[in-house]
Formats: sequence, C-alpha cells, structure tokens
Amino acid sequence: MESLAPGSAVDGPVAPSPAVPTRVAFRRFWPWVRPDAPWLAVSAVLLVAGSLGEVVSVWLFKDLIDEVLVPRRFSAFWTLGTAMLGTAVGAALLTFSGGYGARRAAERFVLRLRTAAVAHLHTLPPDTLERRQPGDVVSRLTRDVVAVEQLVASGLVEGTAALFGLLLFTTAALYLSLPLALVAICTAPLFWASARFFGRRLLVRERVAQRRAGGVSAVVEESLRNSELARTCEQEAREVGRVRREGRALMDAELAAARLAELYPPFLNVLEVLAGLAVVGIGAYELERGVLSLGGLLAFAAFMAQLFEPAHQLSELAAVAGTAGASAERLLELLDTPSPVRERPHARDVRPVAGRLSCEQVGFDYPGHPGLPLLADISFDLRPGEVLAVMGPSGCGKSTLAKLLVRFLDPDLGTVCLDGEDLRELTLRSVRRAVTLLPQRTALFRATIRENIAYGRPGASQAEIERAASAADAHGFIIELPDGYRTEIGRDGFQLSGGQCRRIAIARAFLRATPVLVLDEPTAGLDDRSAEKVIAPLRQLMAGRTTVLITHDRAFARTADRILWLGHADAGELPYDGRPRRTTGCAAGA
Ligand SMILES: Nc1ncnc2c1ncn2[C@@H]1O[C@H](COP(=O)(O)OP(=O)(O)OP(=O)(O)O)[C@@H](O)[C@H]1O
Repeated sequence: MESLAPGSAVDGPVAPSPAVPTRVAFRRFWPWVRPDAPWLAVSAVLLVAGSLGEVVSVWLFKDLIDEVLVPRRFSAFWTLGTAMLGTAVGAALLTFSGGYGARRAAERFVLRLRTAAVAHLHTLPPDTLERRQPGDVVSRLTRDVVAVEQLVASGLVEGTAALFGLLLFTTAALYLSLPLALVAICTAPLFWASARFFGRRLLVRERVAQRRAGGVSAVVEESLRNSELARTCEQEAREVGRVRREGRALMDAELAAARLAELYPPFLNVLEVLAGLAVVGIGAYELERGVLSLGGLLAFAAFMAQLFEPAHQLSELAAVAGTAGASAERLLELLDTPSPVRERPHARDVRPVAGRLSCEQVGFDYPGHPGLPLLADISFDLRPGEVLAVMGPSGCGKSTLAKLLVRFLDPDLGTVCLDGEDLRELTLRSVRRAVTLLPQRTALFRATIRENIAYGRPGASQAEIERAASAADAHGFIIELPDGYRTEIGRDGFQLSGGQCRRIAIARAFLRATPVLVLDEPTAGLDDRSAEKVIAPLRQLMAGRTTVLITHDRAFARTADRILWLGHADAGELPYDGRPRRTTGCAAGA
C-alpha cells in the first residue's frame, strides 16, 4: 500500500535532524537549567552526604562484626547498633531530600523548556506547524523534552553524586585493604569501556526510535483528523495500514534499542560477579595471612556492592545520554527554525490607529517557489474605512498578501504601512491590536461558545459578548442550543454548521473591534443561503473599518471601493459584469 507522505516509503514521514554533539546540546539547554542550578548543586551535595552516610554505615558494620560477632561480646551491640541505625536514617533522609530536590529542578526545567519551545512556535508562520506535521511537533514537545531533561538536569546531579559516591567508596576501600582495592580498581576500565561501547551504539538506535515515534504521532494525528475523508473514500483500511506500518517501524526501532539497553545491565552483572570473585579470592588469601579481619573483608564486600551502584548509575547515564542526545537534536532543530518576522529592538508601540493601510511596490516569494515571483509590485493606499477587494485565480498569492498585511511574513521588497508607518518599525503587538485577520479556516477551540467569542478580548463581559454575537447574527442560534453560550464546541466547531462557525469568528472580530480588517475568503465553502447570512453581519463589521476583502464572490467584491486583481490579468480577464469603481494594481502572478 503506498503512502501519502512524501518519503515515507523510504524512511518514514519525519526527516532526521542534524546531529549535535552532547557538549553542544548541554551548552544550548543550559539557559533553561540555570535558574535552578543552585538547587541542583544543593541536591548533589545532599546526595553525596547520603553516600558518605552509607560509607559510615558500612564502617560501623565492620566494627559490629569485629567487635561484637567475632569476640561474641553482646554488650557492645547496643552502642554500635544505635549508631548504625542513626546513620542509616540520616543517610536515607539526605538521599531522599537530594533525590526530590533534583526531581523538582528537573520538572521545572521541563516546564520552562516546553513553554519556551511553544512560545517559539508561536513566532513562526502559522503554516509551519502544518508543514512540520503537528503529531511530530507534539512528540518533540512531550517525549523529547523529558528525555533531554534526563541528560541536562537530573542526569547532571545523578552523575555528580555517582562520581563522588564512587570516590568515597573507593577511598574507603583503599583504606581498608590496598591490594583488594587495587584489584577492584583494575576492573574499572572494563566498566568504562563497556559503557562507551553500549552508549554509542544506543545513541544511533535511539535516534531512529525517536524519529519513528514522531512519525507515529504525525500519522495518527493526520489520519484521525482526516477520518471523515477516509470514510468517504473508503480508505479506512489504508489509514489503519499507515498507522500500523509506522507503528511497526517504531516497534522495530524500539526493539533494536531495547536489545542493547536490556543486554547492558545483565552484562554489567557478569562483570560485577567477575570483579567480586577476584576480590573474594584475594580477600580469602589476605584473611589467611591475617592481614585483614573478617569484618574488614565483609565490609570490603559491602563497599564493593556500594561501589557498583554509582558505577552502574554512571554507565546507565551513558545510555541515557544516548536517548537524550537523539531527543536534543530533534528539539534543537525546532528551536533553531528561524522566525521570518523579528521585532526590531526600537520598534514603536502605537495606538490608537486611524486605519490607513498601504502597500508600496511590495514583492514577496517563498523560497523554492517556481516561476515568476509570487507577488510583485503590489501597491495600494486605503484611507481609513475604505474597502479593497482582492481577487484572482487560486494560488496567485491572495492569502500570502493577507499574511503580509498582519505581519506573519515580511515583504522581500517594498513596504506595508499602517498609518504611514512601515509595519517593521512597529511592535508586533501594535500591529495585532490594529489589524484583525479572519482566516480562511475558522479557528475554534475545544471550549464553550462564550470562551470562543471572548478569545477576541479576554475579560469581555457577558453583555459585550452577547452584543458581539447579535451583531454577527449568531445570538439567535446560540440561545437555541441546550446550553446556550455555555455549549461546548469541538476544535472544528463540532455541533455547528460551517456558517455558524464563521459567525462565531465574526462575533470574535466584533469584540476585537480593530480599525483594520483582513478577511480571507469569508464565504468560502458556504452555500448561497449560508453565505448571505455571513455577508450581512460582515458588512456591519466592515462599516467604518479599513478592510481588505479576499473573495471569489463577484457580487460581494462589487461592494468594495476598489478591486485589486492578482495574477496574470489582462483587460480580458476582468470581465466582471459588475463595475468595480476603480481597479487597482495588476501583479505579475504565479
Ligand atoms: N509556506 C509556504 N511555503 C511555500 N510555498 C507556499 C507557502 N504557502 C503558500 N505557498 C504557495 O504560494 C502560492 C500562493 O499561495 P496562497 O495561499 O497565497 O494562494 P491563494 O491565492 O490564497 O490561493 P487560494 O485562492 O486557493 O486560497 C501557492 O502556489 C502555494 O503553493
């Protein structure tokens, strides 16, 4: 079964992200760790203190054997026993506090990083998410953010604490018996080499697995979003097949990574047994020579066991670094996607705005767009309250022009001005407060109708919302719904018709009450009756507001003060039987 997504037949719907060395990833994510760095340091100190408590505890255990068990002197038990218990409780408290502190800092890091990534996505053109596949983006913001945390926050603390723990236990072991400790130390390179061996290979496999996970999310999201189409075209099996195929690719990738990840701990156990046997062999010899007490040997064995714990942690961190490295690459790729629109450092915050809107020889093209530039030499000057209808064949750049007018994009050539000021000299907030865009696809949230309307002006009173809904000719159908304004609607306006959704969006625009409007095909996809019901409130909304009206509806366009025709147009292509009062501009088109 062939796939819809380009490239998916070869390597899944999600392209690999550029490789980033762990050191670089660490440096890049540090700004989100920094606010909690002191807490991470305190947590690491607490964990090291906990390890110190464990060393003392083992030392007391040695004394217990040498001073109570071997000489069979019960009277010494209580003092040593109490000291051991006290130390164990103290060490447990320290370890808990350190562990919880590290976790808290880690969770706060996740929160900060995810929020920053979403904030960055909001600076990108609205279609970026669509092009990047929403499911994959969600996977990066959830699974990958958590994996990165394991490297740069909790991993950092655990690594430091494990390193100090290793030092403490090694020092104690050296102090107890030099030959035994040397044997134990000789095995260390084996552990190190195996950590590197497994860590590197795991990184490669995790890269594939993370990308595949993004692919599954992307395909599931797309497939379910288009469920209606799939059923209409009887393609449910094909959709299930796509999800299954991506799922299988993810399963294979996960299993390939799991083979290494699951092999590693038992492999380490074998190494530990080997090292343990070497120590016991040499220890028995030392015991026979009388150089070491039985308590000393048992304490050494206990130290060895303790020693393995941080060694284990360090080598597991090498594996975690593999997973986190792959996730870091995917997140950095997202964060490094540049925003085409940047606010200038000295941008001016202006309000109120009269509403004069003009384009001066504006030119724009998307990178890689074939043929002539999409928009070239577009000029118009709208006085406050004037209406410009923008017409032209599909794909000639009408929606692109709308994006330039609300500054989702900046022109390559020329200027877009509001009240005579280049949009690039204004803060983005000023522009958005002055211009409302009604996009082609009505955007609704999974929330109540009231909340969806009030989104235009949070804090609006119920009376204001109802006034806006009445002006948009939406109040009537809203109050007929069982829960009225409190009726929950879905993301795609579940429960409502296309025209009703459009009227909710118009009510929202009424609430915003900006002096400039950009309406992108407000009647697209509606039948004549529904379109009429939308046009009437739209006219009310446009009254007194500078409006750019993108439409294919000739009758509606005829009501405008001027018409701008985009695309290849000669006189013969403007045969609208209506009489546009003036025809402005004629752009080279797609
Ligand atoms: N983000 C993008 N990157 C690259 N090309 C794009 C992008 N968005 C749109 N295009 C291309 O630019 C051209 C103009 O698109 P636009 O949506 O502005 O056309 P339109 O006139 O509004 O079409 P329609 O009337 O069908 O809505 C199309 O060829 C489209 O494929």
